Amino acid sequence: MKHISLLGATGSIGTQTLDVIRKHPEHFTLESMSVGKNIELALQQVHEFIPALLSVQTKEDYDKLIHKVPNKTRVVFGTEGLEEVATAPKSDILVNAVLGSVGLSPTLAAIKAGKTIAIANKETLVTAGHIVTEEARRYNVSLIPVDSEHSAIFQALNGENIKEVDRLILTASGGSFRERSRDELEGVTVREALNHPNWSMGAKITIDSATMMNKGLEVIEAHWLFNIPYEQIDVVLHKESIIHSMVEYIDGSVIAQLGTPDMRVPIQYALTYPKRFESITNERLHLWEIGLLHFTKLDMERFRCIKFAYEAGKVGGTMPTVLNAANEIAVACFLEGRLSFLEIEHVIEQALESHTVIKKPTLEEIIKVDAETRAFIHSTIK
Ligand SMILES: NC(=O)C1=CN([C@@H]2O[C@H](COP(=O)(O)OP(=O)(O)OC[C@H]3O[C@@H](n4cnc5c(N)ncnc54)[C@H](OP(=O)(O)O)[C@@H]3O)[C@@H](O)[C@H]2O)C=CC1
Ligand SMILES: CC(=O)[C@@H](O)[C@H](O)COP(=O)(O)O
Ligand SMILES: [Mn+2]
Repeated sequence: MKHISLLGATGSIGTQTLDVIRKHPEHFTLESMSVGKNIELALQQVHEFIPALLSVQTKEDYDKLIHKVPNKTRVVFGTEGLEEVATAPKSDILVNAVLGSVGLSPTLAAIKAGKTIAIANKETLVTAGHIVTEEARRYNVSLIPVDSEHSAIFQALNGENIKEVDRLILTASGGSFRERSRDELEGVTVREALNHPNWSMGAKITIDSATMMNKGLEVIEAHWLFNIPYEQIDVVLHKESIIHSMVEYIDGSVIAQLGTPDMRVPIQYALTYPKRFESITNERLHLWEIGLLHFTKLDMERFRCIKFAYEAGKVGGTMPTVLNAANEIAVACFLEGRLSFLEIEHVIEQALESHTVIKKPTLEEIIKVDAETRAFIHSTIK
């Protein structure tokens, strides 16, 4: 029986992780979980799974539910609450499915506690990839990818020699506006942007997908997870999201992982690795029903966020921290109707251009740059 800690239980990845736990009660049990603001769903989840520990976002949220949780569930809150959930003594594996760089401190706490981490929370790897991966090496902790592209690469690397890898090839759907020219992006609505062609996901990642910042963040995520230089990471547009990513080896062989677009598959693989269990979904890939798979060269002038991400990744230091923090705030403002779609990339570009990079930042420096960048974006939007 694996005891699971879950950060972000009420989100898209969080609820799908609970589906996987539900499917295999003889193998998995929920030990601890965190939520943000969705107290109603959190209460349903704790009454179903009775975890030993629940963390909510604030003291106010704590007051709202403390008298409604089962006796066996202890309730905590805030950043320390996230860290407690991530390091719950009985847990074997942490699923980090929280949104944004708030996931950094519990990730580092879990590493120090020696927990295996199934990582969906890409912002943590983007903002502080060098620290997270150095700490993981120091404490001999495995970071198992959940993100569909990285899970695909992880599977395509299985049993191979990393030194024989020529390129990682990430596939990109192109997002909600893939059929539109740059001029046609003027005035697009939040509702249109939230309409992803292939995946049902949380709001922030769906917007990231539309700007293609998601793929940019994933390039940086791949760099850190697989220790591969940016020059050897490519992106190809693949509108069906059936090939989840590929690895090309020095002999020209390309190994791809395919499947229907369902995040419960990579989530489950991260929990069962190196084994495979029967899937929660009965849906199988019938290629004859799909017929054609399409691939298109990426245009970095059409999707400028991906260019920013490559540049920030190559400069390194605090540049990816700025990229991530600027993007988190810009997307939140777009979702609130305070910024237009094209302004997202504009304010990110301004933040990157005005930043003086710190080459090998400490954790404290990363936290400071993250906060300063958020304030910078807010000040430009006012
Ligand atoms: N959705 C997907 O298919 C995929 C997602 N990912 C990555 O996984 C992560 C989660 O994405 P997704 O599930 O879509 O996001 P959602 O927005 O659906 O869920 C986010 C979760 O984090 C919680 N949360 C948000 N902010 C805070 C905070 N400040 N403090 C504590 N908890 C917080 C939310 O709580 P609440 O709702 O209660 O407020 C919710 O449980 C992201 O990093 C994303 O890039 C990667 C690949 C695919
Ligand atoms: C499901 C998943 O992993 C997402 O990151 C997905 O890949 C988004 O799709 P695109 O960014 O390719 O549109
Ligand atoms: Mn992905």
